Amino acid sequence: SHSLSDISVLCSYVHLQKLELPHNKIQLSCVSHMPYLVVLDASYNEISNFFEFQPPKNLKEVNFSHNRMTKMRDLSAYASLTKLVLDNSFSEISGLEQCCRLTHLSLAHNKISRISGLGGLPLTHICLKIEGLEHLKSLQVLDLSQNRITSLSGLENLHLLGSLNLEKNLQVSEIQECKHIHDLLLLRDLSLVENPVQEQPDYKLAVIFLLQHLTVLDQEAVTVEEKVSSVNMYDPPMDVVAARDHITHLVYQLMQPQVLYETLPSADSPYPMLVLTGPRGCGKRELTHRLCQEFNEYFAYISHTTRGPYFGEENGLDYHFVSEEAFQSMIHTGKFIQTIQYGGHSYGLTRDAVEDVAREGLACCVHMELEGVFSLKKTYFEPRYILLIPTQAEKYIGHLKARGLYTQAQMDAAVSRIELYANTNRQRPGFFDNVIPDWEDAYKTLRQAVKEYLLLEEQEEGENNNRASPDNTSTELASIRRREQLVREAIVGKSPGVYSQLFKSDDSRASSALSVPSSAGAFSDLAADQLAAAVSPCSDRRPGSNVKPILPPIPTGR
Ligand SMILES: Nc1ncnc2c1ncn2[C@@H]1O[C@H](COP(=O)(O)OP(=O)(O)OP(=O)(O)O)[C@@H](O)[C@H]1O
Repeated sequence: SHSLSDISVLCSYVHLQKLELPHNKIQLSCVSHMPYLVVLDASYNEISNFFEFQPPKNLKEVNFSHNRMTKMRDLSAYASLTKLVLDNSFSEISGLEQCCRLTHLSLAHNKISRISGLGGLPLTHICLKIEGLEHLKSLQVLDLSQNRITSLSGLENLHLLGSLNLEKNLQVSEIQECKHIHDLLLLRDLSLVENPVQEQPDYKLAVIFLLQHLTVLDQEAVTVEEKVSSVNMYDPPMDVVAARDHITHLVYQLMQPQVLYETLPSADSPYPMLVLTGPRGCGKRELTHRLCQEFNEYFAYISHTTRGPYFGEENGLDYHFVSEEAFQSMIHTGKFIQTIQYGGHSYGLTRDAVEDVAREGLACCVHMELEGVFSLKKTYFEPRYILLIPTQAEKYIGHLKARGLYTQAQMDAAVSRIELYANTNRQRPGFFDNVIPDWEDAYKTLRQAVKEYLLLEEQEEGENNNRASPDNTSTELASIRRREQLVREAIVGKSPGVYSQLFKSDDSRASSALSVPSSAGAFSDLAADQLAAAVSPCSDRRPGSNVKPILPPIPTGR
């Protein structure tokens, strides 16, 4: 950096192997006298003639960046080159065909419109414009900074690419461009600094989400928190969706004047519910209604929706059909326990609707999508969850078509969610209390499971019930009878405290989700003394009697 212009004195240094003269104003004719030169750095000079010296036999690395070169020439005589930095004003790249050892080529800051003759080179690092790169399959580092790149198309097949520099292109403006490099699984380092795309809302999280293997973005390490936030923003897991739904309704509810519900129990005295879940159109709606009709002394159903009624559906019977505005206003006034958006409509279960059913001395029976189940599991309700899952895709699709209610997209969406349900069942033992595959005979199986829940089998079969086996001693039989009687009283006796025992979760439930219906014994597992306490006149289990606040008390001084 001494603004040298005459270096002819070096002509006598014939054994020089390394010449570094950046930031001067030199010409390079003296290099012709250096046959052993290996490294030449002549960057930031004002050289306009390109490789106009006798080729040193072993010249490997040449840096000509930031000179005044505009035109390439044939470099066959420089076949030993391995690294060549040509960040200049070239518009066309050619003449490198014979540089068969060239692995690093930098062509940033150029105005290149055409590249030819690179196909046969062993390049692993390159910096240039995108066109013509498709065949450079061994590229690992690509520096395309300060060009005029508008699209990343053309990079799709560079599967070994680990680093991509697109700084200061001023043209890349769409996050969607990242889809062209989405499949480059080795890409770890991407720089889009000073591109308009950085102005897009949530740019960083969006890019991190699209390119989840990135470790460095715009020269900054991608943190674990950013990775988690990006997934939570663009593809939140069910747990996160449910937690958000739950928080929303809890906060809105807490903002309202608090209502002491007459019958709904509290956090330590959960209210019984039966929830049928499964992908859309698996028949859970019809099954729910059939159950509520047959077991009308036990169950009632009610949910809200913003979708219009199907043919034959009645307001207040099939759903409470409400407008989107009314639904939103109900959310904001803390009415809901849980809600979901599904197929462009909103669905939700309100506290008042459950309270209405509870006041009748009945248990709620609802059907819902998996998101609803996750959300409900965050509340203090403790339903029995029954999963209805189609096992044969063709049959299921045929069934959806036969309904005539759904568009192709809706059917595809429903089919694609079968796996979601199956996975949840596989990966979370005990998440569902029963699993009923397919809908043929589903009602029979469901009815059987519900009867077992309600102990109706015993009522019908009298002495022959399977729990009171001939082997039981008279004391055991008396105990079983007493417990069963207590449960029956609890169900029909409008005694909400007892609801806490009915359907109460216990460890035995965990195993049943793994197999097709097997909930026999759910009631028999209840401890007699628990039940006795629940219905005993002197045990004060009425709602509100020992209600604990949902949130812990705020310590003094805060
Ligand atoms: N409160 C709720 N929370 C979560 N999901 C719900 C709720 N109410 C209804 N759903 C579910 O929303 C989906 C769409 O309901 P809709 O009544 O439009 O369904 P459908 O097309 O008749 O299908 P299905 O026969 O499975 O109910 C169904 O899977 C239904 O179970």
